[in-house]
Amino acid sequence: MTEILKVQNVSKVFKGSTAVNDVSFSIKKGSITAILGPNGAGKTTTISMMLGLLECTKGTIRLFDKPPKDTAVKKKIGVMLQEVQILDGLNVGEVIDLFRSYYPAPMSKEELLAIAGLEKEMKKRVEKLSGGQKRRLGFAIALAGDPELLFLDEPTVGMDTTSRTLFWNQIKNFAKRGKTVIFTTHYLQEADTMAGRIILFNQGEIVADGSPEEVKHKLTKQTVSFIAEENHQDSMLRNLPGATDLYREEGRIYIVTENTDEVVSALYAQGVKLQGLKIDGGSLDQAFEELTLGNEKVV
Ligand SMILES: Nc1ncnc2c1ncn2[C@@H]1O[C@H](COP(=O)(O)OP(=O)(O)OP(=O)(O)O)[C@@H](O)[C@H]1O
Repeated sequence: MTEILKVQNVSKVFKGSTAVNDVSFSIKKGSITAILGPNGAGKTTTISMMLGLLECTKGTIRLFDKPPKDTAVKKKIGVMLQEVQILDGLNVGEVIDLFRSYYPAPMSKEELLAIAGLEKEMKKRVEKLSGGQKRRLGFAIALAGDPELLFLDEPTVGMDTTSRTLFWNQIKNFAKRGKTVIFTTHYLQEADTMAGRIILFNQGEIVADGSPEEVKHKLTKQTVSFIAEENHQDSMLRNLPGATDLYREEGRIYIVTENTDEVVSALYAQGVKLQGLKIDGGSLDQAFEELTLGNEKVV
């Protein structure tokens, strides 16, 4: 698949303090990527550099093989940033028309209103929209030029559950047309279900990069547990293939592992009676927690 965005050894230093430190990654056409990380991790700074809103202190960024500020690039990207100041005094339909007029092959007004779920608000003045409706108008503006690549910085903040579901369904439809999406979010569930790839930032560096499953695997402990019997030998269990640690809690034995299948097979092979067998994979929340507590570099 074609790589439409390349970030190579990029750093950003603000007055002696490093916000982004030697970050490299590429984005493939048609992919949905979530950029995650705690507050201050460097996500917005990285996106701002990708958009040409901030200069890199070091490194290079290429979108469609061109620098971010190239006019050809601007025609191919759509952006929904965290803070949207949308032209008060105009109504929703007028704002959409205005943004459509900037592009050579815009989406139709009707389509944009439908995608953003703003058909009923078409004649409403922008300053009278609710916070969630303003976000949805921001989404329509980002899509106005029918972009190849869409950047969304915490897009669903302020949206209610229904709007959020509608929003992500639209993103799925958009991606099905071969379009590329990069988004940041603090709602980890969104990243888990929507993104094919997660790039996890911490303290200005990429600390994990892979599918949601891979990131969870790398950062969280998985366990195989069963009801403890006195005659189970801890040392035998601890040395089973695949086991990395063992502990007992509330009458259960927990075997920590990176490969739950391997441990279960080994338990059967040893003839261990597996009463109340439970397998727990890590969650993205857990991964995030471990990351922010430990700050361990895993890539
Ligand atoms: N214009 C600026 N001048 C100085 N420091 C800045 C500037 N913009 C960002 N920073 C600093 O760079 C670091 C990374 O900030 P950034 O906004 O990229 O984080 P983030 O991951 O997007 O956080 P959040 O989840 O809170 O949006 C922070 O320490 C921040 O204080």
